Amino acid sequence: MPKMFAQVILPLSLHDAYTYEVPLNMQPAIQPGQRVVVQFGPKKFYAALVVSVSDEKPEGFQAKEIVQLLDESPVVLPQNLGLWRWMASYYCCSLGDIFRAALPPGLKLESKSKIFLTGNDDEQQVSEKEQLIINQLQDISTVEILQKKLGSRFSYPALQKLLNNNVVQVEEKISSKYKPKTEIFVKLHPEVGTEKQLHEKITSLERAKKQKALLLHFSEKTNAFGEKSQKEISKKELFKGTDFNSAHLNELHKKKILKKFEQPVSRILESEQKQVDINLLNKFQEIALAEVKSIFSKKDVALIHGITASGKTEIYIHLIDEALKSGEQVLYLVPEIALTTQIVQRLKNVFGPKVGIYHSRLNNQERVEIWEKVLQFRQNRDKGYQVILGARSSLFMPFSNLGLVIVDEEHENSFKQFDPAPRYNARDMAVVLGIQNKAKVLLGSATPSFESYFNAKTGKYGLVNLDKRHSNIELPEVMIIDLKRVWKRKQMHSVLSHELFELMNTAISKGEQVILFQNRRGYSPYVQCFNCGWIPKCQNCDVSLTYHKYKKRLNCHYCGFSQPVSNECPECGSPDIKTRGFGTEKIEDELKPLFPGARIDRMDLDTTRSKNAFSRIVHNLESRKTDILIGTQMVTKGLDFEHVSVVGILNADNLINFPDFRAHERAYQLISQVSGRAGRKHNRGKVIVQTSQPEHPLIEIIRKQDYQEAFQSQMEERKLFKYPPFYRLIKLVVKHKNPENVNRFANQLATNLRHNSSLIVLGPEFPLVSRIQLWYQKEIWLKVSRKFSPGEVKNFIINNIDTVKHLKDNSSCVVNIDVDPG
Ligand SMILES: Nc1ncnc2c1ncn2[C@@H]1O[C@H](COP(=O)(O)OP(=O)(O)OP(=O)(O)O)[C@@H](O)[C@H]1O
Ligand SMILES: [Zn+2]
Repeated sequence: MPKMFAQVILPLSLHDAYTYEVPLNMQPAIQPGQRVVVQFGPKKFYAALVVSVSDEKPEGFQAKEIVQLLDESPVVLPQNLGLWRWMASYYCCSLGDIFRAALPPGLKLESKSKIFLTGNDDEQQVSEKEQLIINQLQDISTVEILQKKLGSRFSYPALQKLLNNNVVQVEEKISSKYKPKTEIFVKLHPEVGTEKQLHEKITSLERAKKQKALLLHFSEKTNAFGEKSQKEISKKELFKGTDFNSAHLNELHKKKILKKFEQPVSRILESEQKQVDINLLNKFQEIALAEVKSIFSKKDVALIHGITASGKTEIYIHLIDEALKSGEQVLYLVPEIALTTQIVQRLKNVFGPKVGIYHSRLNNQERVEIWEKVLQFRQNRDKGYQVILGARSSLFMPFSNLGLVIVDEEHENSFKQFDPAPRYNARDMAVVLGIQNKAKVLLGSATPSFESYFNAKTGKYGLVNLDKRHSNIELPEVMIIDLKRVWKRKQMHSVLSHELFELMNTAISKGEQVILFQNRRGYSPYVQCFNCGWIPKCQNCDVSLTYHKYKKRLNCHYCGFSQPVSNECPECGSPDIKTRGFGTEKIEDELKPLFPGARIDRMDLDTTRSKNAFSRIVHNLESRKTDILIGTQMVTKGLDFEHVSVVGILNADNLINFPDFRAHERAYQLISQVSGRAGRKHNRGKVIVQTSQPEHPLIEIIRKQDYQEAFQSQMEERKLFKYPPFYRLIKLVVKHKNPENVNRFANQLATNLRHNSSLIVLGPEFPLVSRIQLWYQKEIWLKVSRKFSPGEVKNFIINNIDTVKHLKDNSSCVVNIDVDPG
């Protein structure tokens, strides 16, 4: 047989593809899209992805052999790779960067991956090779160590099988801290598989009365061998209203009659879903839907500009329904996990088990499972997922027949990944994905991003307007409160102007709810010595530390550094150290005495770290267990609550004054969005915007809620100053631990880039925060004409960076490239 070679992508940032030789025994089975284990460097092993196979021998080097084939069939489809290539070119990164972002951690084994037993091994049939691995894994280990211990008896496919069956788990860096919320469940032990065996066990318990009673109670509750028997029951439910306790259950567990096990609670919600009919559209929604469809007959992309609570989601649901009926798959992207909890409910109500949900808070096992169910759709339309609702990484799901892509709240900044590479915007990539797959793309927002709106205005996308709320209620009334005036008259109640305070009181007394928005989490933005002015700063970054009262610590929001609060100033020794400014945590504290009896909740990064925290907070507001919700921008994103009547924006100043060309766009979007949470179903809502600059032109636009004016005024400025959408922005960040190196490198790079007269080069300059995690950084901004293709731009930039890297002492500088920075 002739030799065969495979081009593979490794999860590394270096180059795009590497060539390995395919051993004879793998030749019949190997296909693009499968993963293989390859050796890279003297000792390291990785799961790599095959992109192509050929008999062309690589020139100039001896290709190593592939070690093992991991998958029986492809886990990534050829049509999925088009997006990878496009992204690598547009965002100036390597295919390896995309590989790392695209696959769930459970499909990304490498030598250094930490693995451990989950404890779910007692019921599974395992092969001899799998058993060998289990025997070695009594402690956390790495793939590398396992391989060393087992030598040639080690098998990657066996390890993968154990991962798939959740006997073994890979530790993830990001989510390992957030242990998913689980509950204890009880089922019959697998050895009690028949009714007869159950009877025998019951008889065997003659002397243990309480255990016997518990077993009988269990059998009755779950209808153990009857019709519609329920296999498992939560311990909580089992014990409800009884006097059984854990000791009884533990005994039965030990005797292998009942089996206790833990599982995430969210999974169970799934089986409780009832399916309901799709809502009929109102006449405005009907017209909008017809317009979308008419656009889709001519164009690939449509933008719905529909005010808050106009019912955009209902229109999406109708489109999804049609796509499903014609056998197509649908991707529904949302910017925030908080949103998935509400929308998944609405989708599951109508589409039931066809809907899968995918985001980074799911554990490894769940993510791989969902990945496989999307793949499965290709073979078995009834079993696989046809709709995926998820955050940005669901772009990479292995769709085989994508027909529709929806990007909800398309203006949202969180569609952009900042770090690490690929620094992509999922909204823009959704458009590329759609076009590549001949699927239609629908973007929707009450406050479209100015880029998308520009594309719609200039005819690149179709535009649909929807300007009536479903309930026919007017948009909330927006009142501007001049903080300077209120301060002068001493009419503040903590952070609330008198007007806001009164509105809140009235609302709460009527059983209505209030949302307060503050864009700072923590207790106080900083603490300060009132004697000498000293402010504690992070030792790794040049930012002040944020005070978190609950933990009594000062935290860095950039690197996570944390230290206790000192009682006296290290500079002057004064004990007069006080907090300055307001974060969400402090506001919560200060509101408690102002609204005695009111139930106050908070939604920010700190209160939503655990997996189910979002749904709990959202659910409590939905079921009116919360009167006041305080939150950061998380509360602004498309949440739908029936009884919120008042929204307060505690301080609009820092939104408006943020030094960024997008500040006005963002401030407008944020304030309209959070205002849009009020008065959605019953009566017109009220919004209070507190600011010390009431005369600012943007404030007037916000008061009138005039999107067109906000858009127009910004377009003029952006055209004049060559900003997007007229020019493409690229940010280069040069980093090094030594500021001199950063300066030298950045100056050299900027000088070289300036040789190209068709580029506008700004900087280098230190950004607002010029040191993060001990690394100094300097930025160079490029304004690039749309005439240049992304490929040309990538080559030009990368060549220039390479040239400067080769100069003396420069090789250890790192340069991040951020195309269309957020
Ligand atoms: N045709 C309809 N039939 C029944 N209920 C509807 C209909 N249209 C909208 N609603 C209800 O009105 C509320 C607002 O709709 P939805 O959440 O879809 O608005 P939206 O346009 O997505 O708003 P936002 O931009 O603020 O997220 C929801 O509770 C929804 O169930
Ligand atoms: Zn820091």
